Amino acid sequence: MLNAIDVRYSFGQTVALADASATVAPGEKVALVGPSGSGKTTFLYCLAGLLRPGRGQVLFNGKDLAKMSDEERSDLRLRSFGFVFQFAELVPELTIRENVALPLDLAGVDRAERAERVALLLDRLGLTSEAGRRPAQVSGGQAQRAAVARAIVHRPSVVFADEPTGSLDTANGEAVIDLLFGLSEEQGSAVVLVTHDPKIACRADRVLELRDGRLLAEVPSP
Ligand SMILES: Nc1ncnc2c1ncn2[C@@H]1O[C@H](COP(=O)(O)OP(=O)(O)OP(=O)(O)O)[C@@H](O)[C@H]1O
Repeated sequence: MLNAIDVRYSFGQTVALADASATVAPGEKVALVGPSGSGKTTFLYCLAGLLRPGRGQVLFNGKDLAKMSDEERSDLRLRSFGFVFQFAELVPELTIRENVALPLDLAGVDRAERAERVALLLDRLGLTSEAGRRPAQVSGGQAQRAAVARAIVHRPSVVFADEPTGSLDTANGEAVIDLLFGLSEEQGSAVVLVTHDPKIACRADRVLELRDGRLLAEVPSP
């Protein structure tokens, strides 16, 4: 489904990613690991079409992201991709419910279906009583659970997650990963996740390790 071929990305003179090739199959959970500065976020952003590789290609269902028009690429990000970042990055002016509904709003899903899907998901995430609050009025763990809900509510083909537990304690981090992996499995969404946590990496189907911008041989899953 997602296919990176010899992807290279530089920030000025710094080669952040060199000749990285990898595939992500539908429904697969792939962890990107490696030391700080090894290129994990750069690779994730190239795979998601948020950065345009200087060399190489990223194909989504056979189509080169770089050859799509801006409109096609934003449509893809809107409908087929979901994103979770280290800090929930919810819209501060919107309530938790409105934040979670945002991808459905933007995709033009009708109001009744939108309300039903959001309510079900918030219930599942234990956020029903926080639904009317703004992000500043909930805990970090609750905000991050809402961010997971927002990343997955539109049933994307792939969820890209950049250190989604990096700002949380162990218990909240585990809850967020349980939800992210559990919901993705149910929906058949693939997950590409950057993490420093070996316990989380172990739960992925595949682990890709980066060093100095290069992918090492794949680590077999236990
Ligand atoms: N905006 C930027 N401008 C210049 N250099 C950058 C920028 N972003 C990243 N880099 C450099 O690119 C390289 C890869 O960075 P990247 O953020 O992809 O690493 P990472 O493995 O995700 O690191 P971390 O685990 O610390 O988040 C590093 O050398 C970094 O300093």
